Amino acid sequence: MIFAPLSLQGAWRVDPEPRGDARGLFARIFCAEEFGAHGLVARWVQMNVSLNREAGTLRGMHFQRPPAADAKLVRCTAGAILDVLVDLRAGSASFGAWCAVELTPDNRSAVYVPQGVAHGFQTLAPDSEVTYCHSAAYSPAHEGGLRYDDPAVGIDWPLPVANLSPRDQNNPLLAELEPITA
Ligand SMILES: Cc1cn([C@H]2C[C@H](O)[C@@H](COP(=O)(O)OP(=O)(O)O[C@H]3O[C@@H](C)C(=O)[C@@H](O)[C@H]3O)O2)c(=O)[nH]c1=O
Repeated sequence: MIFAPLSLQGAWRVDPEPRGDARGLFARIFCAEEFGAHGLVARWVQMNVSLNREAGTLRGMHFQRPPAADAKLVRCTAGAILDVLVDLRAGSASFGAWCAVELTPDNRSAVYVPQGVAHGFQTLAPDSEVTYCHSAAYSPAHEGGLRYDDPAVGIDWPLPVANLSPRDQNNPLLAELEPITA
């Protein structure tokens, strides 16, 4: 696998190194030893999938607070998404900054989201399916959200925003959030 650091410290793009043959290809998409060697969480306790019918659908920006803070490993298994991260870690040099990676079934890339970083995505095609692993169990008591359109963050969403959940319409702004401490 190829690990490429993203602009937010501790966030990575993880690409497979496919081996092709007459049947198609084979590639490793997770390896506890390689993730551990890069200092990444290598133990997943939950795996989720979401299907999004329309292009432009936006889910985010979501995170969990300690002691349920979770790292995520995100892949797009149908359609296409722009996967987006916002740094919410107290004292981080990139606090409040965002970065994004386009994920598709064809590029087979994954995004590693570290603890303390909010995550969301917008679908770029209809019927986009997102599959992701979590390092901590879902804990509604520790869930947090950040407004997808906070001007102080300035995420450049590529399509008109569609299908926001009621929760995501009402998430707080960065200035209203308590930064996340480990
Ligand atoms: C995330 C989650 C939700 N749920 C429930 C709560 C609710 O009734 C229903 C849908 O939940 P939500 O509206 O929060 O789903 P969604 O907006 O897709 O939330 C997800 O968004 C992306 C961007 C992430 O990063 C994920 O961690 C997660 O927060 O499923 C679970 O039972 N387990 C879970 O792990």
